[in-house]
Amino acid sequence: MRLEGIGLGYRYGRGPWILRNVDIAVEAGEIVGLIGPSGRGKSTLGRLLAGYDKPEEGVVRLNGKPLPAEGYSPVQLVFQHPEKAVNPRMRMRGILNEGWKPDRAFRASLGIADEWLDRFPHELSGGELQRFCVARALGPATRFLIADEMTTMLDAITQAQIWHAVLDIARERRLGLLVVSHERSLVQRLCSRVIELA
Ligand SMILES: Nc1ncnc2c1ncn2[C@@H]1O[C@H](COP(=O)(O)OP(=O)(O)OP(=O)(O)O)[C@@H](O)[C@H]1O
Repeated sequence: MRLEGIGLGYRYGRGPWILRNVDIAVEAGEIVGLIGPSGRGKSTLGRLLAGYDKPEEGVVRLNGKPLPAEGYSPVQLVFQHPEKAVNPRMRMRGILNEGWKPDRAFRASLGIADEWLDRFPHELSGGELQRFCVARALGPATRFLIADEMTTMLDAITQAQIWHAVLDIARERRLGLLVVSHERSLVQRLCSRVIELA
């Protein structure tokens, strides 16, 4: 299985081109880093690959086909700010079960405590909330995970716990990971290949 962007071009409205002629591919089981200076378009590229936005030029292909237009997406995106990724009026149990139903063992692997399930998002810390967003993105139908500064805001221990769990799951299920980060050291530690948006 292969996720690829071919000849991607994107700009916001009539603004300047953010990305042009970008080719990128991630294979199943591969952990690839994406680094580059701030504002270069890393998050934009992640959003295109996850199908959140449509490229103005080029195409995104999953095994040679367009991403499915509806239903649970096999390409999941987790970004830096979990509070922007959840419905503030839903309790965590409902948020977690939006795409699939992680069982207790799965929740425990990501350090999600049972007593958090009945809380609202604002009643959790950023790290606690991000654990839910990661769990939600790792349903059985997920083939690729795009982790866009997924643990940047978190302390070192939480960062390590989340990555430990994600890497275990990725290995077990041969997921492809695209790790978007400012932190060159994190990318070098996790990834077998690094793409630099210069
Ligand atoms: N919704 C938007 N409307 C207009 N311009 C945008 C929008 N989102 C991003 N941009 C611009 O697109 C460019 C690329 O942004 P993007 O967030 O993809 O970069 P990045 O490489 O991920 O940056 P960072 O490392 O700082 O997160 C930036 O110049 C940004 O200002």
